[in-house]
Amino acid sequence: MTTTIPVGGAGFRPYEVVVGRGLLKQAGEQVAALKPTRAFIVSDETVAAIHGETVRASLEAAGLSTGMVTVPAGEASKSFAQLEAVLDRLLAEGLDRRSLVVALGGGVVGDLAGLAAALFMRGIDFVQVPTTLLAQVDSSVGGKTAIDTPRGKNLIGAFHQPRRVLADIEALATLPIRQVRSGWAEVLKHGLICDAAFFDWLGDTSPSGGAAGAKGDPDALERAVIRSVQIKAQIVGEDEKEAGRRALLNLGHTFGHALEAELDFGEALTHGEAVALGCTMAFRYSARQGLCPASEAERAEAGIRAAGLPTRLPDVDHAFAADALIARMAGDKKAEGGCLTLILARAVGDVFTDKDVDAAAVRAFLIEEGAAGPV
Ligand SMILES: NC(=O)c1ccc[n+]([C@@H]2O[C@H](COP(=O)([O-])OP(=O)(O)OC[C@H]3O[C@@H](n4cnc5c(N)ncnc54)[C@H](O)[C@@H]3O)[C@@H](O)[C@H]2O)c1
Ligand SMILES: O=C(O)C(=O)C[C@@H](O)[C@H](O)[C@H](O)COP(=O)(O)O
Ligand SMILES: [Zn+2]
Repeated sequence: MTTTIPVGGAGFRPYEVVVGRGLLKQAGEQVAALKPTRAFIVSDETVAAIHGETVRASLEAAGLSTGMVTVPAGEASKSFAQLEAVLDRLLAEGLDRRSLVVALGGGVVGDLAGLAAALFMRGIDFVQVPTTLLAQVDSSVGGKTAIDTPRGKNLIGAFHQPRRVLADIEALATLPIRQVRSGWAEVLKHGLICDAAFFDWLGDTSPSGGAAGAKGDPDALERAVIRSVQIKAQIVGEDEKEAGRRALLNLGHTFGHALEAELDFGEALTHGEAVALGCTMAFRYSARQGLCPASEAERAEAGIRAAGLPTRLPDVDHAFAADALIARMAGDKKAEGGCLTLILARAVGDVFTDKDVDAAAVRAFLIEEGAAGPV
């Protein structure tokens, strides 16, 4: 059985996110329905070795001309160098404007392949086939594509919506548990943004609760993917280009992206772990500023920590400096006219955008949290 969630709004062509089991094997018929001249797979080396042949065989069985280019697994592949390598391969393969890119992998592959598709001959179609939980619940939906630079996260990119998203729950069976938890962080984030009951269900360890999802239980994962995609689809449909409400999806990311950049986008912290920590920081900062009850910040932290995710700076083996983090946060894409923008909380399930954040207060907060710097 599959669940289909429509994504649509002003200014972009609507598409469907299909969630179910065995979808990798059906990729061929799903992609063939879009009638491309070719369907070229972009993947990473790890995913290609596990799932590449299944998807390639499915595309060929549907009569599609295909091929595959791979990049090394990991965040470092969201780079100018790998973008150039992928684009060069698409050119060398003779793809045309009606060719289609199949992004097979996690958020790294989705963001990189999506940007390559946005740039190739000024934009060709792509289909997201997300194989991490994070990519199924978040990065494959909504059309944000990007690479990183040493100056910051996702600073070079484009909005380019996929034509379809195929989220195969069975693909998650091979995912290392750290990556399951990492994706779970973005699931928890969706609850924190606008669905307190969902957030509580995610932490519920009873047989009808969702907590088993953080340990890889496929039924709980499927429900979590469906609800997450519904939440994200609704917000993206209202505000594709992040002129307003979409910024809420960035809860935890101003802190989180700063931490990732300070760690050179290395293995010390995955994106999801950074988001988990960033969400608890956003809630604690909100409580510190009197915007949200301390009990709500504790509720958010308890739910995140119960899933085995980091919630405090000392959980990360790195000496962060408050000023360095502030400088990173000031370079965030949401910052306007030199003012920090943060997504802050009134309660679990109720967050808002503050475009005029007091940098001195954030600096003092970071030092309270354990970052280095004179008070
Ligand atoms: N565009 C967006 O809206 C958006 C949203 C959230 C995150 N992101 C981006 O997504 C990236 C993180 O994505 P991610 O967490 O998926 O990381 P990732 O793509 O690096 O995947 C994590 C690891 O899991 C491996 N892997 C993937 N699928 C597997 C499978 N089925 N079995 C075994 N191993 C598998 C990968 O090879 C990799 O080593 C970050 O760059 C983040 O900025 C983008
Ligand atoms: O889709 C969005 O909008 C998000 O903010 C989702 C985030 O989880 C994701 O990490 C996104 O890539 C961050 O966007 P950015 O604009 O802060 O780079
Ligand atoms: Zn994210």
